[in-house]
Amino acid sequence: MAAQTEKMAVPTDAELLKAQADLWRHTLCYLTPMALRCAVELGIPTAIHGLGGTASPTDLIAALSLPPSKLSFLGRLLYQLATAGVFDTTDAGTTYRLNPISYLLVDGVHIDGDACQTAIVRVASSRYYVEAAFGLADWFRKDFDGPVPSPFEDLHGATIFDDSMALLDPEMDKLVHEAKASHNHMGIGLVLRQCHDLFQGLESLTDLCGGDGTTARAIVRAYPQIKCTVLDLPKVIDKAPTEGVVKYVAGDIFHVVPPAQAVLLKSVLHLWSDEDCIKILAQCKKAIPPRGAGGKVIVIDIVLSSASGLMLETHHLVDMLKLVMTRGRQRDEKDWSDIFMKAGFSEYKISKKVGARAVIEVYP
Ligand SMILES: C[S@@+](CC[C@H](N)C(=O)[O-])C[C@H]1O[C@@H](n2cnc3c(N)ncnc32)[C@H](O)[C@@H]1O
Repeated sequence: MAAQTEKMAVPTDAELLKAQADLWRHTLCYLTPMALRCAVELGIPTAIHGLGGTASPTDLIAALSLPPSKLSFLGRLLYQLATAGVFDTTDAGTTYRLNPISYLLVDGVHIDGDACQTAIVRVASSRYYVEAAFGLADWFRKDFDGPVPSPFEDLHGATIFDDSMALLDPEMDKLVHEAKASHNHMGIGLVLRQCHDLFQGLESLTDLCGGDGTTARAIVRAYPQIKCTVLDLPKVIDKAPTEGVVKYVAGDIFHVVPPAQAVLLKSVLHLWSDEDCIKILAQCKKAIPPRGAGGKVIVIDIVLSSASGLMLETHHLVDMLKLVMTRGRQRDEKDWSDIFMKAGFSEYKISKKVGARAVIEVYP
């Protein structure tokens, strides 16, 4: 039976006024990342840190050698960022203080190593990313023969992390890898502190798409008995440190998964389509022993719908980023369950939520 269509009643004046203000906010909120990018490019968080953690716009004009004529403009930029939660402010904009968000934007900030996240801000607000999102409507209208490229791939003819990215713009490719490394770095220390049982008793582990080995080295520092192998693309492994603690293997996840008791897929599967994830997971299953011998795959990724409020908004913004940039996606629990079962696994458990991400243990 056809659903009954209910005509929406004309909004009340109060609703219209609120809707208009909400629409302004939704339309203009792209200016927040632009203001954030400006703050990073000017080095504002680092300057506030250098000034003892609190600074006035006048202090910053002097510290950053900006023209004094920009004082009131800088005050407005800082106030907007404080309103968005990036800085704390006192006395209605007289001074600005670093908070946990802006602390992560201080050059050289050290939390278990270099924790600075400015590369992520620069990449996500870069012209390449913004232009790809700008053409979304054109992309939706376009029909493609065969696999659908992401809006980024369609517009720029390059795939993120692929060699084509370096051909498009070597500086941008370098920045993407820096952003990935800072993302990688921030994740594992927290996982190690929050999930005590996850790596307990493991003898060997393969970190698939493990980049330059930051995660693997942190795991071995915490659990020296684990023999860790990192697999990534040759161009990434070629630049990995040769410290002798971790074994590095260059290869393609679709063809090789170095055998180990457990395989880690941290922030990897969201880059790939369901079909590709099933292929990758099936390769992982071949590389691990049965569950009785401790075999498992550890997936660290977002589980959609597992959050509310601002975290839910974050989850869906990250999903939009995946839509614009990659052929991958974020998944809800049912999506995860489907790909695990199709790849031949028998059971999984969501062991812990660590910030925006969840730790999922998947058993053969
Ligand atoms: C989003 S990063 C994830 C890195 C890391 N696991 C982390 O937690 O941040 C994706 C990684 O996958 C690697 N990669 C992409 N395609 C690959 C492939 N076909 N085979 C192996 N590694 C690949 C990239 O070089 C990059 O290091």
